[in-house]
Amino acid sequence: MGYFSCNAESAIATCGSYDWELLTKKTRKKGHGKIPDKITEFDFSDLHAATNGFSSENLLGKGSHGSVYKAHLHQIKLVAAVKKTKQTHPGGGAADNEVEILSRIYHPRLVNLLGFAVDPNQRKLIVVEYMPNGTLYDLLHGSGKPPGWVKRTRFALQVAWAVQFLHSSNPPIIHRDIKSSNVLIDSDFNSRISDFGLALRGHVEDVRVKSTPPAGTLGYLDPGYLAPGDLSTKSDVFSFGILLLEIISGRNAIDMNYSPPSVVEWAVPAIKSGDFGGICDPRIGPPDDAEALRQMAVLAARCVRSTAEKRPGMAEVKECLKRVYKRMKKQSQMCISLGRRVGRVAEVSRVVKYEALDESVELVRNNTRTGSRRNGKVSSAAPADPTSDVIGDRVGRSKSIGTASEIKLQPPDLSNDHINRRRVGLNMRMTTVRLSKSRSMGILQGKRLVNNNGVGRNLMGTRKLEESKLLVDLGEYIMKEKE
Ligand SMILES: Nc1ncnc2c1ncn2[C@@H]1O[C@H](COP(=O)(O)OP(=O)(O)OP(=O)(O)O)[C@@H](O)[C@H]1O
Repeated sequence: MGYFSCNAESAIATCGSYDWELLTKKTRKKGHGKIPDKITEFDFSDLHAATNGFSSENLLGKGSHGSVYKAHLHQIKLVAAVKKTKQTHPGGGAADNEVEILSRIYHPRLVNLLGFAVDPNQRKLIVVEYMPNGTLYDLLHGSGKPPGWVKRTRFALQVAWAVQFLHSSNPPIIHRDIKSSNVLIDSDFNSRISDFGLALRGHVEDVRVKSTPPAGTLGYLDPGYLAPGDLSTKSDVFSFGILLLEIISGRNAIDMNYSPPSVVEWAVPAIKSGDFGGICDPRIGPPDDAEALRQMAVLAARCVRSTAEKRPGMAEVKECLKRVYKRMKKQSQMCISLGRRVGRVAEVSRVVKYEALDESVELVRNNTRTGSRRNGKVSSAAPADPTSDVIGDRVGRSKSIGTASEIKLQPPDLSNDHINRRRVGLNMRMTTVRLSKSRSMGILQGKRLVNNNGVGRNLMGTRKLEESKLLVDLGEYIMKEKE
């Protein structure tokens, strides 16, 4: 594989048979942590050509330190992003800092360094991996479809993993500017941390760290970081906590449309009072797994504690988010599976009626067996008394009680969007909901659906149904069956 252009050797850059694509694949397989041994120094004129003369068509975005351009590096068949800084910093500005730090590390959840160039005015240009799917900020606050809970927790976990990698490097790297606009989304929709312009590498007692004035972004900045000596990895934990609150709520770190405008002052009291649903992005509502939401919200509140020592370390944050992500994923898979089943129920549904004391309920029921055709199990919803026994294989008839209206199950259109998934989820959250006229639903059928107390037998038309015993727990039933 040829190399784009190497015109000099520097302390960092050397020419040679360095293959970024190979390196990326290799390190991806390993997971993380392989340090690239060589960083390419590109010729400025080649970068100029690759960015179409730093044209506006190639402009990817602007930051406080400069502009970023898309570059087609044809010779090495690579699309990259070139960061062009505004000013020359003879003493070592953000660009030098970024090159110095990124040249020593590699991680699949970082926007990794490919090389650099120096322009005729001695300004340094940084060449990094190109991220085609914008920033996490755009995803959370843009006008497009907001990401659902599985994606949000996945993004959060990936950022936590990357920050933990930085903190566990030797010496540790403190990013100092963790925020949603510095989380870029790659071609596989993974989140990656970018922008190491403010990052510091070293132990807190090192001279460089001790003498660097505080910096960061308002809204994400640790309130306890007022002097160089206050800096520790826990400052990044604070910023990560703000990012997590942003991911949960969909609101900005500082947002004048809210009262109070600070996301910490707005969210933490709600979390402390147990109002986890109240801080969720209203566009998607709370997740179906209330416990996962609770864990994530409490974690965010711990990350933004004013006392740095009381904040968790990033390893703990990562582990907690891993559990949350697993739960969210499981819940989502269950919803999809339930949706399919409910879809099948509706296909063959017909109204059955049953009698319960002096009330009536009409239910839509499916045919005798609607479960997985593969395993032949009866797998639709049940009267959710978990102690239900088997008394037969036939589906009983339910009778309407009084003036009860017909409760129909519509097959959810899961292909549509998160809103439909949520509707399914809402049904699933009805753990041990009483079957009543207007709000509950039940799908009644054969095996496993009938208990000793006659609830099921009533469905066979032989006994009166005790309404108080007919509990519907669609989600729990399906969950049990899965186990
Ligand atoms: N590697 C990349 N691939 C694709 N687009 C990128 C890449 N790096 C940056 N961008 C785009 O360029 C924009 C500016 O990035 P930059 O890192 O300079 O600033 P920022 O982080 O948005 O702001 P600030 O520097 O003020 O913190 C980003 O918001 C993003 O849209």
